[in-house]
Amino acid sequence: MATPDHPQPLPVPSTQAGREGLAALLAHSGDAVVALDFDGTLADIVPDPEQSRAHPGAVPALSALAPLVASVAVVTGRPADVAVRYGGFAGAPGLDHLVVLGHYGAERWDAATDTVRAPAPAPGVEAVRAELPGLLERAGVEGAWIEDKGHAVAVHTRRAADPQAAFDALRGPLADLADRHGLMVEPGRMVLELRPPGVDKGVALTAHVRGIGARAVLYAGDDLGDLAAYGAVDRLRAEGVAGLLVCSGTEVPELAERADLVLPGPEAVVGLLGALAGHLRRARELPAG
Ligand SMILES: O=P(O)(O)OC[C@H]1O[C@H](O[C@H]2O[C@H](CO)[C@@H](O)[C@H](O)[C@H]2O)[C@H](O)[C@@H](O)[C@@H]1O
Repeated sequence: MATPDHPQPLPVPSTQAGREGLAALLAHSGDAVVALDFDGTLADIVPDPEQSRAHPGAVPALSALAPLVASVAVVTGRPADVAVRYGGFAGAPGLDHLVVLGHYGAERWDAATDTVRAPAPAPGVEAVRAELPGLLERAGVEGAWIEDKGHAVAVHTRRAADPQAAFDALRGPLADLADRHGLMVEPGRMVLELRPPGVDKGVALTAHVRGIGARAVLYAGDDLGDLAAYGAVDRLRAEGVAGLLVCSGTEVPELAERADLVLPGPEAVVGLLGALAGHLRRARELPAG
């Protein structure tokens, strides 16, 4: 059992860059950013996106870690206020400087002010919202479900009889629809999202890490939308910022293959956060020398 004197052991990354990233994070924690995706990383995947909630250990682990690093950020495709609500982040002790970068970085929520900074709505979203029900009816895909995200619209196929077949059947028509209205399609785990282009998790993470002047960054994700953040960490490494890429689960091989550390899912991600907090706290309490 983990105790303050004997924290949970840290997993060993499978790559040299990842081992260096973890070592730098531990050595320079006061200059480190820990950034995590929400669905599939801090929250288990569930059939109904409205029922998604952070793993019960997520807020306690984040609260323990946040005071020991420069910044903890959640980088998500969700609207920022939805991630804050489903995560239970507002007012959590220790999370008074948490940042949630929502809509792939187009929005930003700051715990310090409990406010969201959001862009003006993209005109194409309104047109897509109006045309989508007719398109789904004509496509004859049973079980596809529309999630209206305000600044974007997502079509989920997880609850269709054959989720992958429904996803494949809708991909082309949704790409055409997005194209006609100046939007892009963001594919994910049984979801096709039509959203404004111009920002992604990589752009958002890079700006956050540079804004803080961090020397190390850990990024954890589970889905295709996290590839941009992985690319950003690769580029930051080339600039001298140490990086650790964590993948939650193996459902998306494109991500798992690029990770330095693959964990089975949100429970293990929360375990990693708790273990990091335990090791950092213990290092601070030990006498120097
Ligand atoms: O960037 P994320 O925080 O991972 O958000 C990406 C999308 O997550 C949500 O969908 C996913 O989770 C659902 C709930 O577990 C699941 O039912 C769905 O199949 C997954 O794709 C969310 O609904 C989307 O809006 C996000 O873009």
